[in-house]
Amino acid sequence: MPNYKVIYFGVRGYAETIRLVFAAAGVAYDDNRIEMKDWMVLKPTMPFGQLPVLEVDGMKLAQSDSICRFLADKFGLMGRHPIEKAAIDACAETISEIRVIVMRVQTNMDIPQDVKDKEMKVVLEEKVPPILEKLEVCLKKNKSGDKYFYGDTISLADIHFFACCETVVRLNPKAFDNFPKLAALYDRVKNHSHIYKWLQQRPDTPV
Ligand SMILES: N[C@@H](CCC(=O)N[C@@H](CS)C(=O)NCC(=O)O)C(=O)O
Repeated sequence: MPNYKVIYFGVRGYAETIRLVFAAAGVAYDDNRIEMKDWMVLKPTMPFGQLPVLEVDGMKLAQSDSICRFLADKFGLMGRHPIEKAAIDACAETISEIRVIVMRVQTNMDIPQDVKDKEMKVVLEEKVPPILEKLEVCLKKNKSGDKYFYGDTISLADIHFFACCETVVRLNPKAFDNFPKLAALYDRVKNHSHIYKWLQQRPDTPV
């Protein structure tokens, strides 16, 4: 087994799906959380000057979605056939759209908090639901039942959904009120034995 190291800040942000993929697969890795004060020294040593980065036996890989696909493929969380893999990938990309719109507001340091709160309300009440709607339909269409997005076992799509919706649910506990299948999926992933274990031992990572 290679030596894996995930390098990121002490937040969930773009790295939590990666950490959850390791958790689901039960594969050990070094969860390297760096301090902001050390970042400017490290930045030039990273492939595209950003985090997260995954080190595999010292080789640095960048871009969170690409890292997730690489790991999910290796750990059997990317379906059984190329077509299933493509469908899981497309679903994960759609889920990333939620993360993008939420994080865009969350990380905007140029606006006062009250403006930020208003923008987040718009995101949560107007922009996230149409994406959830599409995902609920996707879940219902699964020929193997509506337990997971594709097939009858957990995949990257399900894990990414949980990771990207953690913030949404914290900020809006009613987020899944109109999406019962997604609500059930969220709990199913949360209670997956390996993921549950990770959530219990995870360092306090509020955002
Ligand atoms: N598309 C990239 C985005 C990564 C990104 O925006 N990283 C931010 C932290 S969330 C970063 O490294 N910021 C520090 C910097 O750019 O100097 C990915 O998905 O990995």
